Amino acid sequence: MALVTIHDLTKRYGHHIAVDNMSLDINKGDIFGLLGPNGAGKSTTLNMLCGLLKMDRGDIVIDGIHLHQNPLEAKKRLGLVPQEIALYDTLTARENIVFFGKLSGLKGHRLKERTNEALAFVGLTEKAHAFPKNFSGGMKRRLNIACALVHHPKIILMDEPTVGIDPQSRYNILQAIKRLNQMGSTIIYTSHYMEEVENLCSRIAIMDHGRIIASGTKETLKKIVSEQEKIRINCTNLNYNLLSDLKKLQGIKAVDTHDNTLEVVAENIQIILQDIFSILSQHDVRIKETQVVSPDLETVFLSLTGRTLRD
Ligand SMILES: Nc1ncnc2c1ncn2[C@@H]1O[C@H](COP(=O)(O)OP(=O)(O)OP(=O)(O)O)[C@@H](O)[C@H]1O
Repeated sequence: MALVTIHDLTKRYGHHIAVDNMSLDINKGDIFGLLGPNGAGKSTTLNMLCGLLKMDRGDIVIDGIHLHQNPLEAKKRLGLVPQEIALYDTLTARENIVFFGKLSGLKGHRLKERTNEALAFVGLTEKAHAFPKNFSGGMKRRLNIACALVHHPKIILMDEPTVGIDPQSRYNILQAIKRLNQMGSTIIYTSHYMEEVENLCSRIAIMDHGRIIASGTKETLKKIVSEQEKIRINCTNLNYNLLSDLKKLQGIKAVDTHDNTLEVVAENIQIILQDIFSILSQHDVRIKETQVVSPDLETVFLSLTGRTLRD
């Protein structure tokens, strides 16, 4: 049985539909990745899951409890690491964790024990009495994670927890997530970093314009594009007419650009490679580097939407 069930979830901001009739099951023990570009609706979904934002329609069931029927009981099972760091600068690291622990109903000896444990888990024991305003971005993020897990929630929601931090902190956070999962927590993790989701998550849902466009294990998702290949061409002088000419080639599944890179997905790239190069030459494009890439989640997204995740 699923630990979290989302059924027909919908959220509008005025006329804009941010989450559109979304249904998902998340199983106990999953590190579940919600992957999508900026604006896909990931944060809106997480905020509705933890009751911070009211849904317009749908149902969320957490560990057998309907969120709208018994929000307090449902929320006890959740810990949220929000996208924006949420800490009190006037409280020390320890006091911040204690504050969030109390909000979750912890007190006395248990609160003290859990606070020490949370500090140790994120490697901040030495900084317990320091103020977060003096912390690096990565340390603040780790402290935010400690605040979210002090009450030992069954489910931890993480909204892009590695955005804007240095590689070492990023590595530490990803390792901490794996350890949390091994210790029994189910994780729901949003990101627009394809590699991160591919390496970390046991199951993935790809989101675009508020809808789930594909979901499953990374192996299942890659099967969608198993007959396809992607070529990445680093070049100069990319232009709109070039893209539209490439899209007319038979066998082309998707074409997109970012920075000075052109990405083309096709059924059998070897057969149409010559045609691609000749179109590039007609448009005076100078090729610097060409690489055939095996299908990844980016290819899946590109193939399903015609756009790259970076859009
Ligand atoms: N408070 C709001 N008022 C109006 N529109 C909003 C509001 N919050 C989000 N949106 C819009 O809803 C859509 C989904 O936003 P959301 O933040 O959920 O996306 P996201 O996938 O989390 O993207 P990001 O990675 O940029 O946070 C976007 O088009 C966004 O502009």
